[in-house]
Amino acid sequence: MTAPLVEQAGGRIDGHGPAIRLSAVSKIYGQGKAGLLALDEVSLDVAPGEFVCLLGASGCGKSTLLSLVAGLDRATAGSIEVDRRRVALMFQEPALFPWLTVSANVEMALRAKGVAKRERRARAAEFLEIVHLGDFGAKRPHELSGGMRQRVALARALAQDADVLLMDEPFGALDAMTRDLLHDELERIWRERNLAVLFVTHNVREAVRLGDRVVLLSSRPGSVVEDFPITLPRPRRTDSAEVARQAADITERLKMEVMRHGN
Ligand SMILES: Nc1ncnc2c1ncn2[C@@H]1O[C@H](COP(=O)(O)OP(=O)(O)OP(=O)(O)O)[C@@H](O)[C@H]1O
Repeated sequence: MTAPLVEQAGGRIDGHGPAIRLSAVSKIYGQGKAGLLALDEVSLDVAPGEFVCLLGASGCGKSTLLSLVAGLDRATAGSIEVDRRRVALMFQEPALFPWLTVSANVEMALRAKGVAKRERRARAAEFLEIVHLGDFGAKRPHELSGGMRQRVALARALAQDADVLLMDEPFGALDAMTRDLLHDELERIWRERNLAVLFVTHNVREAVRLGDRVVLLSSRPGSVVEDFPITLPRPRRTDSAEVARQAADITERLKMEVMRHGN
């Protein structure tokens, strides 16, 4: 039995506490006997400037958790504290407007933030510089590679003036080399801008490469089973022995969890 929804705040976080706080968050899809318990009393804090990776078996509720934090859906019980004015989202598909130029795609985010028209072009160019796409503002998305399109999505997320970045397998569709490059860029931008990142992935090495912590969710219904601090020095390499060792430990724990549920 889950507790009633106490509060789902959009503005209580004031810069002194965690950037994201989930307290006993549960989510049931549907109602009555047909209801599906997707998340079961998940509690999780992400500090300002902290990079937290979320791992778990397929269907354990990782995307559900991100969508609740983003405010795209409501929790059934528990409370979520995050300043949603400062949250940006990135998905596996960059979801760019194909008929707009790269620059105009980024300018859309600035427009939504109320930036005056005359300033938008220059500001978009600055964000494209940050993701190393300064020369591509006039291109259309279809003229770019998959990795470049994800960089545009990252520039757009940054243009939202976010200090909380929610990422749902953002590099899952990219080849290993492009992914490595984007890991480096994301890490640089995360540090420079002191972002709090909640990053969903299926890739254990990617989680160890990037995370300050790797949080393992149980199979459905998702609940936190283990929180692994990753203290390896940065920058890390996905193919390093240290990352491989730590990833192997986490994979063992993940396998136990999957087998326990017979998935
Ligand atoms: N809108 C919805 N309505 C009903 N059930 C849903 C809905 N969204 C997700 N679910 C169910 O909730 C559970 C958790 O789904 P979710 O997509 O959050 O898992 P996930 O861990 O992100 O999965 P994957 O790793 O495969 O992407 C799954 O059983 C899914 O079928």
